[in-house]
Amino acid sequence: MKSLFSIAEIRKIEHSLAETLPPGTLMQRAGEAAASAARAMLSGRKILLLAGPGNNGGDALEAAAILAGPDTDLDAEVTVLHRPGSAPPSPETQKALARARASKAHFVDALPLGRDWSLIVDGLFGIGLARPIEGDMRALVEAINALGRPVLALDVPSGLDADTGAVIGPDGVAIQATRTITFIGNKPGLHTFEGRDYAGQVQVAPLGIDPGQRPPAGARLNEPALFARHLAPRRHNSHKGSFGDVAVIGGARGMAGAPLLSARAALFAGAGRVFVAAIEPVGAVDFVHPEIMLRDAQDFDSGAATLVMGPGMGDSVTAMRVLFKALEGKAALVLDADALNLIADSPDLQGRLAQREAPAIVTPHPLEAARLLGVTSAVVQGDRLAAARELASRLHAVVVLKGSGTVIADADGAVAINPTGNAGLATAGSGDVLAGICGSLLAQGWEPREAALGAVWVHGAAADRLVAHGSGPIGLTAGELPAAARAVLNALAR
Ligand SMILES: NC(=O)C1=CN([C@@H]2O[C@H](COP(=O)(O)OP(=O)(O)OC[C@H]3O[C@@H](n4cnc5c(N)ncnc54)[C@H](O)[C@@H]3O)[C@@H](O)[C@H]2O)[C@@H](O)CC1
Ligand SMILES: [K+]
Repeated sequence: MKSLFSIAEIRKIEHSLAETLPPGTLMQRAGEAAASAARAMLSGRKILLLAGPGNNGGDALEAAAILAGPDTDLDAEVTVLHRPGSAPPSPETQKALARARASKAHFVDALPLGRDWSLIVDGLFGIGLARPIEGDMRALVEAINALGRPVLALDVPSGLDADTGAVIGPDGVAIQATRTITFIGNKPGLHTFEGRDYAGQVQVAPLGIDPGQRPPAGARLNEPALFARHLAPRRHNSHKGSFGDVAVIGGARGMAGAPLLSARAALFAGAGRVFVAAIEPVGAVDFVHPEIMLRDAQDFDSGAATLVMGPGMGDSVTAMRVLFKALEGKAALVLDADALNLIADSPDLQGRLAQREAPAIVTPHPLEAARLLGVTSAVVQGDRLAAARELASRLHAVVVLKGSGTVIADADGAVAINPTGNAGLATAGSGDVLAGICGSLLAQGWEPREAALGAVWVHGAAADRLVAHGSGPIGLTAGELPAAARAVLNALAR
């Protein structure tokens, strides 16, 4: 299981380990792990280590002591920029400082001129950063980022909140890392919101701690193991009725594309039969995918179909009426886009959704989530995990909070962050495709939480596959996603 530990959870683990391990052990191990990660990244001879006032700085000093120590076979010039604080450092950091001072590392007080560093190691701040980086430190972070050299961040890129993935601000700065080696356990903030951009590739150094020794984490990374039980090979003796019906309800005037994209995605993700029930008639047939059956939402009997509501649905009286009817009924629901905005405007509809027994997945982007919660999107983005958890508990639904590092939360408080996907998904219609895949997996009998995890993973992996083949991120179109998602699903099923 790919656990994600909050800062509070990591601190707890540290405290319980401190009772059994000799003092300084964890910092020594962190320094060793950092030194080998630095060696693996190094192409050249000049290493600059930044050591801040706390134990994160201690890790960097330990690494410097190893890289420039008497036992090293590394032919490199090691420079340490040490920025002590006003308070005395911890005993283990003092020891690390003494070891680094006794090594061949060259200590400096200010960033030396020149930009030819082969590698910069960021040990300014870790999980102890308590306020925005300001003054001299801010100038240092900006200068390091401006150098554009490879950066290895220790534990967390300095300036980033390891819980939320937000740069600690307002108007904060953070180190832009190429790679982050994070200690004891992985952390949510490295994988969502701004985290993916600042942390780069993330590597976990458990510091010799057996995963079994750690208490369960409050969050995890999404991975196929979380939904793979639904990917059993299909039986030969199956028919279209075996794979469920999906009806996409949406398509106000001028918005016919949204439900069609959703319906295509549902089809390519394996639903048996797919309908579009349009608010405004979209025509008699989808000539690209004649398999999709086009109906009029006003008099459509959805039977036992899973309903995907919202793509291009608008806020007309008809839209409101079909939404109301769906919330009254027993169908499994995926609620997206305009359906979410209508629900956000109506406490009555919110109450009805929360009280339903049938499965529901809601797929807001941050602004839609903000409207549903009655806050700003900055508040949602400031703590995406908390926002998704809160919404899931209020609406009694599985919540898919979209954005870099999509967060999937259910009403029981379980939360996962999705690692697949890329900036190519920031394109019109990509959310419609995601909603269609969610509906398709629900219709095929997946449990709601697993349908959401599976859909988000596959949707992101489809975009990654398109990028790997040169069809993005620039110019990736939502219409290309369904076929790529099909390929991903079949590869997983094999
Ligand atoms: N405690 C442990 O057992 C271990 C800790 N480790 C390292 O220790 C780190 C946590 O250490 P700390 O708790 O000392 O915290 P940090 O090293 O992250 O930073 C805290 C220090 O920075 C100062 N500070 C906080 N915000 C500031 C700001 N905006 N501007 C200027 N100064 C600021 C604080 O006064 C304190 O001196 C982890 O991220 C990890 O790298 C590792 O060595 C593994 C073991
Ligand atoms: K750091």
